[in-house]
This record gives sequence, structure tokens and C-alpha cells, in this order.
Amino acid sequence: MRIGHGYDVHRLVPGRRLVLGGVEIPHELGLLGHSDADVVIHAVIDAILGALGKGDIGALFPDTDEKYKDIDSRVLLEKVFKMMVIEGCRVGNLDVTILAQRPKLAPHIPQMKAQLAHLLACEESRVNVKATTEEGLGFTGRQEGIACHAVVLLID
Ligand SMILES: Nc1ccn([C@@H]2O[C@H](COP(=O)(O)O)[C@@H](O)[C@H]2O)c(=O)n1
Ligand SMILES: C[C@@]1(CO)OP(=O)(O)OP(=O)(O)OC[C@H]1O
Repeated sequence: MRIGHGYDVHRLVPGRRLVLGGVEIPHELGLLGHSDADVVIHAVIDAILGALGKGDIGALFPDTDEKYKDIDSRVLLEKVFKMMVIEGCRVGNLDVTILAQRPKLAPHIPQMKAQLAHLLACEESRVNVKATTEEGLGFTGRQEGIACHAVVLLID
């Protein structure tokens, strides 16, 4: 068994889409990034790469490479999933915590879980996604950005 942790942050700005866990969420602000800035999928990718001992998302998919400009982060996760399978691993369980003051994410969590389970070819019961505010404190509290932690257990 192998365990990995991933953490990512993206800045909230006007004029960008808000995509979390592969789900587009209506909001007046979106996340800024070289890709679609899906902070949830980025944290999941880093957790898997951590468990595999294979570095991090920026090393694998550099933000200086035009081919990743505005890319759907689900495509990046598909690539990392293939690496995981080549290493003989499958998901034991995945636990995700999104730090966001707004918008209310609870209504979108079932769809995020379904997306992640689909992308990782595992049962939905192996994936947990939760959200918390930071009670108005810090950069997430001021709605300057959204952060996400992910912990994954891989079975080899
Ligand atoms: N962006 C968010 C943040 C939180 N929630 C849900 O609200 C509940 C209370 O949050 P706390 O900040 O007090 O932890 C919690 O159960 C979250 O699921 C949300 O939907 N969207
Ligand atoms: C995903 C990549 C590549 O498009 O760009 P960003 O969307 O800026 O995201 P980040 O979390 O900084 O990580 C890695 C990148 O190189």
C-alpha cells in the first residue's frame, strides 16, 4: 500500500470559469491558472504522484508548455491514472477537502464524487469529497482563492 498527499491553491478572479473536481459551478468568480485551474483535480494528481513517488504536477505538466494552456484538468488526471495502472496500483480510497468561503459547494459534491470515481475507475464509495469554509479567515476566507487537500491510499 502507498499513501500520498496533495495540496493546491488557485486565485479567484472575475472572468474565469469555476471548475472543481471536473464540475463547472456557477459563480461570479473563477479560478486563474495556465490550465482550467481545477484545484481539486490538481490536488488529487499530486496525491497520486506523491504515493507513486513520481514528483508533482508542475514537473510533469509544466505551465510553460503551450500544450497545457487552458487544458481540461481531467485530461491530466487521465494521464496520471495511466501511470498508476502501469505501476500496478488501484485506489483504496481518496479523501478530498476543499477550502472555500463561497460558493456553497454541498449541492455539487455528489457530481464531483461521481467524476473522480469515474476518472479513477473505482467505486464512488472509495471517494469522499467535503468542503469547509475557514470562517472568514485568511485568503480563502477573504475569497481571494480556493485551496484543496487530497489524501489517497493506493493498493499495489
Ligand atoms: N464552500 C462551502 C463550504 C462549506 N460547505 C458546507 O457547509 C458546512 C459547514 O461548513 P464549515 O465551514 O462550518 O466547516 C459543511 O458541512 C460543508 O459541507 C459548503 O457547502 N460549501
Ligand atoms: C496544471 C498546470 C499546467 O497547465 O498549470 P496551472 O493550471 O497553473 O496549475 P498549477 O496547480 O500551478 O500546476 C501545474 C501546471 O503546470
